[in-house]
Amino acid sequence: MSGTDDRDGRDDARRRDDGGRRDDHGRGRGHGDRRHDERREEIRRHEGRGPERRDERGRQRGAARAEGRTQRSAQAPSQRTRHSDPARATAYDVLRAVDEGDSYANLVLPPLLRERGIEGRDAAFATELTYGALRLRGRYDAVVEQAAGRDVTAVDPPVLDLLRLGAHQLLGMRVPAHAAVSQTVGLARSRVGTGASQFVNAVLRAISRQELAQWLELIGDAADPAGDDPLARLAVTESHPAWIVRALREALVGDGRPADEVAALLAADNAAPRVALVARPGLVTPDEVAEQIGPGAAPGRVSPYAVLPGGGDPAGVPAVRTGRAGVQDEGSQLVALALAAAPLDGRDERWLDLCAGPGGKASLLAALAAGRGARLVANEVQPHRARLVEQALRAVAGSAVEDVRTGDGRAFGTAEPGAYDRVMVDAPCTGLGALRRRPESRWRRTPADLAGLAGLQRELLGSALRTVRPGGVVAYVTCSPHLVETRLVVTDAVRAAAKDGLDVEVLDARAVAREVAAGPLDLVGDRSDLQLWPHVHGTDAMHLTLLRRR
Ligand SMILES: C[S@@+](CC[C@H](N)C(=O)[O-])C[C@H]1O[C@@H](n2cnc3c(N)ncnc32)[C@H](O)[C@@H]1O
Repeated sequence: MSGTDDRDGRDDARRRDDGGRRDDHGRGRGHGDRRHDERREEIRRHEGRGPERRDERGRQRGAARAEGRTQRSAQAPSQRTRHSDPARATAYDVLRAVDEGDSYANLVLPPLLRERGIEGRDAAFATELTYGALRLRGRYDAVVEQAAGRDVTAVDPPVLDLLRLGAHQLLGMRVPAHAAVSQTVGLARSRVGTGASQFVNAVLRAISRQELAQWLELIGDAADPAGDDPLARLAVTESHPAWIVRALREALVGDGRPADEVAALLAADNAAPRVALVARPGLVTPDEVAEQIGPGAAPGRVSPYAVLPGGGDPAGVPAVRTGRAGVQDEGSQLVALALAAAPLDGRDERWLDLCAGPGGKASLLAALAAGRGARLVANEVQPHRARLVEQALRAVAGSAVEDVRTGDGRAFGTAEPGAYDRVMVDAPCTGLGALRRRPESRWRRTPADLAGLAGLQRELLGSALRTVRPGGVVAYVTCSPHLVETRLVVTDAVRAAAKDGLDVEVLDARAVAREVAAGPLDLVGDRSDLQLWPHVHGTDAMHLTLLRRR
């Protein structure tokens, strides 16, 4: 169950609120709302403390208090919240790991929850808090700037993370204001010291005075004062870097969709993705998986092998534990199914997954290959990811898996020319189509990443076009809709192949996808490549081009 709906938020907050009533926040309630200029003054004072002003226990002390200028809390220090609840503390620790250690939240959070024994609703609360604060960082930073009256670059990173967590509780999770503020201030006090916690208190109280809609108008107007730059407004209100907003809009238009769909796409990136399972064909049926899950399970909308569990921990499903089923986005399932269904001329025995780690598509391909008496070679450049491929393939019949290799996919074209009938190139990419899944990635990626990745993508696709035999099929797949990584790479690689004497035709990937999909696919225009979209299909924004050697 999620901690995001109204009831959960309230219950959660009530359970956590015990210590909060004794916090600094209580002082504010007793005196009514402070006036705007008083709040600004309070913020100014609290933020102006330098690191040299620390008390004997090493905690930051405010200049104001050190100089006896500030009001004292009505509560004795011993009565204020110094400890914080484990869910919020864990969210904070993950945000710090993401900021300081370049860590990935989805890798850091689950083990931390396990280690700290945080389960059920508390785990759901911590997860929503962590991922929401990371995804909506751009929005909340703009809110903090308005509320604090200064640039976020002037705020210490740990303090800023606390403000993002508080802002998400207030504006994104409907946690009651008193709980959101007091618990975040308690966390601040224990992690960054009393002085900074007073700044956190003042800014969060300011944020709590307005609704999300009002804040969105305010930060939108600040980003687009003349009212003539809707993309700048969207970038800040929907919390995406401006270059990504532009690229996504171009990709939508390139796919024949209206430019103004970008707002819905950005909003979809900000929502937690729906978990989908794949029932690997020949190993388990979708009905069997649904039965193991129980009430709440539903069939997929895009892939005929998909089951939507509708809650719960997928790792607990017996078929997932044994590898007969797995967690896999429906778009990923569909592109693998399309490669297996693409029309080829002649033999259909030897398949290759050139970039297989961690093995999601490889295990679906291998299961399909097993049903036809074909065999799969799965290749991955990173040894630890190649081990994950082996693990993902554990349930598939050994006869369907020829080999799991660790190597550079770019070598296949020269090492094994014309050796495969079907080749999957699920290329390393910016992941701009899976931003909802990787909450911090939009802030890490830069336009400079594109050049290096596109070069690698061209080489991998070039290698695939050589290692597939004439008459065989290559699927070029990215989980990015960026035109530089999709259409331009395909155009360049096909042109380069032609220069080397390879004759390559583009197949109608949409027609193949329509044949294998679970239901009608909402596609517009008449392009032959397939682009899925989170706001339309509920999948990651997967791209698929199907190419056949003549
Ligand atoms: C998008 S992921 C593949 C996801 C995988 N197909 C799945 O469905 O689970 C791209 C993979 O390509 C791998 N990779 C990067 N450069 C490579 C190269 N030169 N040769 C082979 N694999 C490479 C990355 O390590 C990464 O595991």
